[in-house]
Amino acid sequence: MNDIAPMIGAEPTAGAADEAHPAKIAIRGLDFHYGRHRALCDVTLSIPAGSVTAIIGPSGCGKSTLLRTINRIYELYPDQRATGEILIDGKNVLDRGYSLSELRQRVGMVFQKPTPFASSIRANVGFALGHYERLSRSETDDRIEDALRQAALWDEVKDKLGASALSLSGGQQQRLCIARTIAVRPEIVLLDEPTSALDPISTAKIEELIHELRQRFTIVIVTHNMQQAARVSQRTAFFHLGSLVEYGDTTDIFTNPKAGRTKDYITGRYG
Ligand SMILES: Nc1ncnc2c1ncn2[C@@H]1O[C@H](COP(=O)(O)OP(=O)(O)OP(=O)(O)O)[C@@H](O)[C@H]1O
Repeated sequence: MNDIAPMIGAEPTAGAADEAHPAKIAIRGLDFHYGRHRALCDVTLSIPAGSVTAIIGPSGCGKSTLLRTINRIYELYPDQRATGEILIDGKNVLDRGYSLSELRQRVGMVFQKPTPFASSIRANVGFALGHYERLSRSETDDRIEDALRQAALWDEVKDKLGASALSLSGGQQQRLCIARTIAVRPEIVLLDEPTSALDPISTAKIEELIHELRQRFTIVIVTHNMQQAARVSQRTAFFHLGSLVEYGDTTDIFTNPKAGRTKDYITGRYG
């Protein structure tokens, strides 16, 4: 008790962890540069396990950059660099010694536009499984079915697993990409505006799916759609010009924002 007594009444750091929300991903002092352009500035943010965290903010504030940093995609580009720490279960994944292959297995990502491979539905979901595990044909089939069921797509495709993934609708393709991502059983799923290219019915299906998936995965979603953030997430982080401005329970952020910039953004004054 004595340990927490001095904190009572203190203003918590915007992105700090708290006892009610232990961190799955703890980001500390994160800076990101594209060449000389600083796109993330000293970001500290603790993302809890088993919940959905929404990243919101005006265009160019660094939302996608944050996701790209968590799974180190940026390393493919020589002029991009991150400093600071991203701890997943206490280990700094930005450390060069941290295996990229392990990171890719633990952290899956789904992009704005559905990106199925030009191959069959079955091959799309089974593709990455072979990289990480040695499975028999029947185990692979079970895992493919399991992933498609979790992605709420099984009933629509079970009779045509050999058909081209490109023959599916946009919404189905996006659920296929989610199935492909979760087939390797990641712990964290990053969603970068996953519904922005979809119609309202497909969007509703994906939102329902996100709600289901949060029982099993830690989910971080970037969205421009504030109603969506309010519907699907339990925690929301508001970014502006590369900095984390405010972070907290989604209900608080949307009903009682503390920072003027957050209030202006959610009431549509800019963005
Ligand atoms: N490849 C790049 N090279 C140089 N600058 C970049 C690159 N990608 C992004 N940026 C810059 O970094 C900043 C953050 O971009 P980012 O894409 O993360 O923002 P965002 O919040 O996701 O935007 P949006 O909502 O428009 O997708 C912006 O100023 C952007 O112009």
